[in-house]
Amino acid sequence: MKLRVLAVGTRMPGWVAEGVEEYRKRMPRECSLLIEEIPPGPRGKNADVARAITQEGDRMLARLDADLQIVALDVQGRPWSTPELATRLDGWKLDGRDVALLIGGPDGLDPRCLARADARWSLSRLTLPHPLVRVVLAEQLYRAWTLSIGHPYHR
Ligand SMILES: C[S@@+](CC[C@H](N)C(=O)[O-])C[C@H]1O[C@@H](n2cnc3c(N)ncnc32)[C@H](O)[C@@H]1O
Repeated sequence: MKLRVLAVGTRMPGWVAEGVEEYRKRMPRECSLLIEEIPPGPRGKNADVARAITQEGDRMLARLDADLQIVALDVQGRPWSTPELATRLDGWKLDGRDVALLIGGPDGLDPRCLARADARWSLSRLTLPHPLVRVVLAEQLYRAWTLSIGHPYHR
């Protein structure tokens, strides 16, 4: 099973790339974590934000194969505790399909991506910057895996 993080944004600052890599490399082969960057739509003076979100959505949807479990990272979603995430991780492993975890860009996820998701997960009631969401997500997936195997990292 692969955990595919589909995240809008390229050229992340070094601390983001290093933070994600720190946890990505700790994941086992049978539960590998992949980061797939989605180029952002054009923004700037006179840019049409709705159009940028639609372009990002088109790019994200093009990567969502039919045989996937899809989780949208969404402030308005359901909060999952780390033990709940570990239970879900066990369920995903049993199911065997790859899991896509969707992170929107500065203006959020395209509504079509939210509609495709099997679950919406809120990390907190705070709106977090999307680069930071990558790091928190990677750490929580690693933490959930350590919990599911009884590794002392989680205590
Ligand atoms: C800067 S936020 C976008 C804010 C936008 N107003 C919205 O409501 O989605 C960028 C992305 O980070 C993720 N995100 C930010 N805060 C989050 C949170 N507390 N829980 C889950 N995902 C979050 C979401 O995927 C969001 O699309």
